[in-house]
Amino acid sequence: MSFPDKAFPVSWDQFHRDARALAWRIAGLNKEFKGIVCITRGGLVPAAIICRELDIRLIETVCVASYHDYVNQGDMVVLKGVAPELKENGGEGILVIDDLTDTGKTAVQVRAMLPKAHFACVYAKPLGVPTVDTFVTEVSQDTWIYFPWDMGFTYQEPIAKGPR
Ligand SMILES: O=P(O)(O)OC[C@H]1O[C@H](OP(=O)(O)OP(=O)(O)O)[C@H](O)[C@@H]1O
Ligand code: HPA
Ligand SMILES: [Mg+2]
Repeated sequence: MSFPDKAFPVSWDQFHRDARALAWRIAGLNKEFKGIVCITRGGLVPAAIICRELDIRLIETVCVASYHDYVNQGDMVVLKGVAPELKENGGEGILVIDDLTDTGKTAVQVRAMLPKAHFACVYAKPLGVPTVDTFVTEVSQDTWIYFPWDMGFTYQEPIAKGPR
């Protein structure tokens, strides 16, 4: 896969607002969630915001590492699964949080562990949309999302100068 043409940079402020918007959507489901499972590492940040908004205090991680050469996703390895008590009844009543779903591979892998959990992420690309239950903003497949924790300030070429 070639590097996506378009860039979608997200500031901390925007990420906080979008994660809050996700919390509002989840609250609107009127479902009682007994705990959150966040998909590390990207899911840790929205999970911190969402657990505060929804007053959820049982937080678990599922640690998945995909070996990337930046955009190309290699094999996925589960470094840490989910505690057995959260897997009861297929993860019913569990909210799974990630920052985004792109190809959907990560969500599919975690869904196999928690088939009845509710999957939510802040951003989604079209291939990933069917793999999650709730998200806030869809961006095109040829867009790369730049998260604030990966960023520093650099000079930006004018759009008119063409793709990076
Ligand atoms: O839908 P997919 O194509 O599977 O991609 C989405 C996943 O990719 C990113 O995680 P990454 O594997 O880069 O690791 P990180 O969360 O540790 O940064 C992102 O945080 C999602 O978890
Ligand atoms: O668009 C993206 N941005 C950051 N990390 C990612 N991992 C998969 N897709 C993306
Ligand atoms: Mg991730």
